[in-house]
Amino acid sequence: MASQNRPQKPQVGKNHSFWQSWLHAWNGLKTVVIEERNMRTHLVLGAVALLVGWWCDLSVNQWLWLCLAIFLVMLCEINNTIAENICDLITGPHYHPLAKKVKDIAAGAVVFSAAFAVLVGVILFGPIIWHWLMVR
Ligand SMILES: Nc1ncnc2c1ncn2[C@@H]1O[C@H](COP(=O)(O)OP(=O)(O)OP(=O)(O)O)[C@@H](O)[C@H]1O
Repeated sequence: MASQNRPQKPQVGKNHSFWQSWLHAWNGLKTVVIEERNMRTHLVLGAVALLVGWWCDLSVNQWLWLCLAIFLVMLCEINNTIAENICDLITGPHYHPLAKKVKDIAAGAVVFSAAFAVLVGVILFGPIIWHWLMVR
């Protein structure tokens, strides 16, 4: 019983099982969603794009492009969060030109992937929505 009252030692070593690795990875994803407003925005926009895709009855290939675009934006946002946290860990509250460089480049990657997503959205949905507007 005494061992139950002992405070848990924070883990710094390797994971002992696949389940433990998965749990930490899941916690990491939850952290990005909870802490990053931009990630929540990407999630909402991604869900809207999926709904519009369903409404437009996309082909398998079109679904693949749409999913690629959504996943790329989220992947870049996750990497952006990693870069921000590593910079904050190293610099603390202090300004450092390299931290600025890293954070700005990581943010640039998000914008780049978002531009790809917009392009995919225009190519996939543009003609369908245009046709829908014309026949009404
Ligand atoms: N330690 C630092 N040294 C230099 N510049 C910094 C530092 N911390 C932040 N910045 C600058 O402030 C910007 C915002 O940094 P912050 O870590 O607050 O990101 P954020 O507001 O979460 O950004 P995003 O909207 O990309 O998620 C960075 O892109 C960078 O230009």
